[in-house]
This record gives sequence, structure tokens and C-alpha cells, in this order.
Amino acid sequence: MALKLETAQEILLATASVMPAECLPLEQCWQRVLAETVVADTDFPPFDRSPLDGYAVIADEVKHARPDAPVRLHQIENVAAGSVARETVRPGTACRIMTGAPIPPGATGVIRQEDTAVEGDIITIMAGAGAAQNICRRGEEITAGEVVLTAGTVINAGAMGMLAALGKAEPLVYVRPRVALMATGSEIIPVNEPLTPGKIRNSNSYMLSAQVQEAGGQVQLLGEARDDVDAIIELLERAADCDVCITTGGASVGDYDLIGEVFKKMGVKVLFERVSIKPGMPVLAGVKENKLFIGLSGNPAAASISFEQLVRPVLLKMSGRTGWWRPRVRATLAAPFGKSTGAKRFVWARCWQNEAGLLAEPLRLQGNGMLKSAIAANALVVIPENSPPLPAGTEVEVFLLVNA
Ligand SMILES: Nc1nc2c(c(=O)[nH]1)N[C@H]1C(S)=C(S)[C@@H](COP(=O)(O)OP(=O)(O)OC[C@H]3O[C@@H](n4cnc5c(N)ncnc54)[C@H](O)[C@@H]3O)O[C@H]1N2
Ligand code: MOO
Repeated sequence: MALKLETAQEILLATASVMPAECLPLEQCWQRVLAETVVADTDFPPFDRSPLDGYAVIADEVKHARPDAPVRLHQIENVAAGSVARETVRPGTACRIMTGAPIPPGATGVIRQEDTAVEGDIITIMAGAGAAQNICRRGEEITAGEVVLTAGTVINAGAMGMLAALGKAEPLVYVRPRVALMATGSEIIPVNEPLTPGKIRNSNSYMLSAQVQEAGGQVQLLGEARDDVDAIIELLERAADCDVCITTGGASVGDYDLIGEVFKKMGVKVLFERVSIKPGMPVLAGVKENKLFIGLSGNPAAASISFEQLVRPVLLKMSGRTGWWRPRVRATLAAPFGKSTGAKRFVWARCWQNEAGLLAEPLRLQGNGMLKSAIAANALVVIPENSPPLPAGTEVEVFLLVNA
């Protein structure tokens, strides 16, 4: 009996646990998942600073300055970013200031350089309104004690910069789950070998290695094993320190579909053997000593889509992410989907926005053994179970193939 997709997802998510954490140099943390709460220990900016190159002044003194009624001030000092003014700005004076420099004592505003004229140490202010707004206030972005980042945050470029600003040189991040990938099938040859009759190259391991890494895992490629239980077990045993072992091929009912037998011989406790989705119906899952074993179909489209639906959420959970699902939207079919559907079906599609809303066009080649459509796809259209052929204009559910 094939399990409902949602039930299979629940079983796998309940079986998987979150990885331990490690401290890493910040420069290695991009795309890792933060495992700690980061609290600011100081305000940011840490001091009132100038957002402009110009002159620090007493804002009240210059607020009426216009080209026909300029205000003249005497320059006292020049403060660069990285230094601190020694003198106080007093009535009748201005301090030359550079972007990023601390506002000198006594100053309450900044005039940009373009609104001034300079003759020796006399500064003529041509436009003085709004000078007080030209100060970035201490703590205007972050106040000391504030929670700035929480565990589960994926460290993107913004988070990298913020961690640096807060002095987190070695943040605590989750260890990435180690995922072994192995292709089975006597017809499967390594990618660098010439084709001979009856053989095809192992595309699944490379396709899945990208999917694993996108989901936060690190990959160990085990290579290819012929259809032989002991040969498959021998190769799988090389992945002793992996957290998840994924095979492709041999998941169905043919004479050489051996993954069920492999699991049995290895003592892997089977969680399920078939899931009610198309493509990707044959998919075995099992567990042994905390290690997850997944036997995906050999058909590339089936392997890719059952990975997307079943394994990706598990890797996101193990990686410490808090959201495990792709963004879901409703879209209108821009072209018909001509097949009637028994089990819930996932179809690679291009999705885009026009004046009328979101449109989704199923890509042309959708065979179970095909892969080309995955190159262009940015979405998966969901065709509900027991659907007739769907005409263009039908509203469908779509998973966007982007991070939430
Ligand atoms: N009598 C039945 N036959 C089949 C059924 C069924 O229910 N009853 N299901 C079909 C469906 S659906 C699928 S999907 C496949 C699943 O088969 P397996 O998981 O056992 O996979 P294989 O037979 O080993 O391979 C299928 C196909 O994919 C090619 N392949 C395998 N590995 C790779 C690889 N690493 N890279 C690229 N391509 C690969 C393989 O050569 C086959 O063409 O079973 C149907 N049959
Ligand atoms: O269920 Mo198969 O996995 O259609 O490709």
C-alpha cells in the first residue's frame, strides 16, 4: 500500500533529529544555519556619526541660511572617520567632518559640503534647513541588549555583515548533515566513461548532490554499484559516518530491484516502501542506529521529485532550519495539462507574474525518466489526485522552487 505523501513526510520528520552545533570562523558561515541567539552587547551605531562629508554645526544657528541669506562660520577642526574631535563646536564655528566620523561635542547638525562655499577657514552655509536630521544617532539601528539574530536563521549576506558588526568572529552554527549518495543498477556507469551498449551514465548522484547541498547537507559520493545485494551493501558501508544514506534505483518490483532486500540484510528498520505521488511512487525509507536510509527510484524525475517532497524537509530540519517548506502560491495554468491523474502529481513548470496575476506553464517534457525540464523549472505545479486533464485557465497550487 502506498502511503499518503503527508503521512510519509510526518514519519520522516519525526524520525530525524537536529544536528549538533559547532563554532566556525565567520568567513566560513555563509549559508550555514545559526545555532545561537545573538544579542547586541553595544548600541549600533556605537556613537552619533555623520552620514555626509561636510560641516558639523549648531543646527539652530544655520537653520535660516539660504543662498540669498548665507551664514558664515569659522572652521575650527577637521575630523576624519576613525578619529574623535578634540574641540567643541561653539556659536559661530563649524567643524569639518567626514562621513562616518563622530559628531563633535557641541554640534547638533551637519551641512553637506555641496551647500557650502569655502574661503580659507571661513565656511559660508548656503542652505541650512534640516541640518539636525543629518546625524545618524547612536543606537538608531540596534540597542544594546537587543536580540538581533535567532537560532535557525540562515546566514545570508545581511546576516554575515551583521554578525561581523556585532563582533561575532566565530558564531555557533549547526553541523551540516552528511549525506551519502549512491547509484545502483548494472546499467549505470561513471560520468567519465564512454557509453557502451545498454549502459547510461550516473546522472542521479550529481542531480541529488545539488539538491542535498541546496538543503544544507554535505555530500559524500559513493559511486555506482551493480545490481547485487552484497556489492550494494559493501559500498553503503563506506558511508559509516554519514547521517543519511540515499540510493537511487532498484526501488520498484523488478527482478533486480534489490533495495528492499539490502535494507533487510543490513537490519534497517523499514518505515515505508511506497508513497502515493507521481512521479516517485517507489521510495523506501528506513532507519538503523539513528541513520536514515532512503531508497529513491532510479528514474531521474522520480528521484528528484521524491527527494524534493520527502528528503528536503528532513535535511532542513536536521540542519537546524525552522521553516521546512517551499513557499506555496495559487497560480493559473497558462497551458493545459493534458493527462488525467491518479496519485497526486508534481509537474515542473515556469511560473511568472503578469497584470492578471501568477501564471504557471507546465514544461513540455515530463516523463519519469526525463530531466531536461528541471533545468528551466522555477516551480512545481501540484495536480490533485484523481484529476481529469486540466484546461488552461485552471487555478492550481504551486510550490516555488526558492527558499522561504
Ligand atoms: N511492474 C512495474 N514496473 C514498474 C513500476 C511498477 O509499479 N510496476 N513502477 C515504475 C515506476 S513509476 C518507476 S519510477 C520505476 C522505478 O524503478 P526503480 O526505482 O526500481 O529504478 P530502476 O529500475 O533501477 O531505474 C529506473 C530507470 O532509471 C534509470 N536510472 C537508474 N539509476 C540512474 C542513475 N543513477 N542515473 C540516471 N538514470 C538512472 C534506469 O536506467 C531506468 O531507466 O519502475 C517502474 N517500473
Ligand atoms: O512513480 Mo514513477 O516513480 O512514476 O516515476
